[in-house]
Amino acid sequence: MSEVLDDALRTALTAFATDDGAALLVALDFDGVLAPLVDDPAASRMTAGARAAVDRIGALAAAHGTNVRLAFVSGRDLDDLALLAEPPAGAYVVGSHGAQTGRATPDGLDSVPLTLTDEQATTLGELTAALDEAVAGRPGAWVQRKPSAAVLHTRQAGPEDTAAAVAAADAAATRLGLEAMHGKDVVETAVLHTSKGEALGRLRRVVAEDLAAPAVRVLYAGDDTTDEKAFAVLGDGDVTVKVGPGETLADQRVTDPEAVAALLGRLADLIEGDAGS
Ligand SMILES: O=P(O)(O)OC[C@H]1O[C@H](O[C@H]2O[C@H](CO)[C@@H](O)[C@H](O)[C@H]2O)[C@H](O)[C@@H](O)[C@@H]1O
Repeated sequence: MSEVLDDALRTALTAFATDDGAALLVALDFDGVLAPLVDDPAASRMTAGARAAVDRIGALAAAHGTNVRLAFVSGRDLDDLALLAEPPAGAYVVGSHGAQTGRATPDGLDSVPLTLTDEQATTLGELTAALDEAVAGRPGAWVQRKPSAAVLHTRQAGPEDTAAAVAAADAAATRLGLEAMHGKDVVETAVLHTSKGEALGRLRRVVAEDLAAPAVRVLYAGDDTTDEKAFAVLGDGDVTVKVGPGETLADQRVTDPEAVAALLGRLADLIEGDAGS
């Protein structure tokens, strides 16, 4: 499978895996990266290749004395993400673009409760009502409810209904003083300020403390516009991977979840000391 990785990416992975005392944080988006995009978010599943590769990195992270950590960083609700991603014990799990955090244990997810202020809860109610109104009578458009956000989905809607619903979602966000994030056939608006970039910054600090490491290098793979905020905070020594087409701040690119699986497999080989191609 290694031919799906270009020379620049293979070189970047070799440098990333260099055993120099730094900790390695492998942080992965879910939808479009480990799991192909599908019409029904509840039906989303990792590819078999991605599952095997994630479990391999998870096993490396769980091994005694390892300097590796695994994280899932997604826009999904935390419980939804944990249900679908089935994170190996020890993996960090970040949902709602950073608003929700947890860590997988052998007994399930150990998570930090998310609470909204009364004002935020009221705003979320108004936002959700506006989106419900926006999709009424527009076949294929629907509203996903999350603990701190509401999401307009338009993957199955026609172009005119999509345009009208998106315009209404943008107008609602503006009226409520919120930021509408435009992703792949979604407009997501949260009542808490957060981003995957902030989440990765926090994770880097947590991993440094956890492993008492002098430095933490981060590999992050993402496919959507919200992942650009993660790419933006990464720098020297880190590896940024855009999955699929489109403009990006990432330094590397792969085509799809199968290529992500190949990437993770190659990384596991390098960490295990088997650098043969
Ligand atoms: O950060 P991610 O893990 O990429 O999550 C971003 C959004 O993912 C989900 O929507 C996307 O995947 C769906 C299932 O494949 C697809 O139907 C939708 O069009 C995609 O945008 C999820 O439903 C959203 O809540 C996440 O924010």
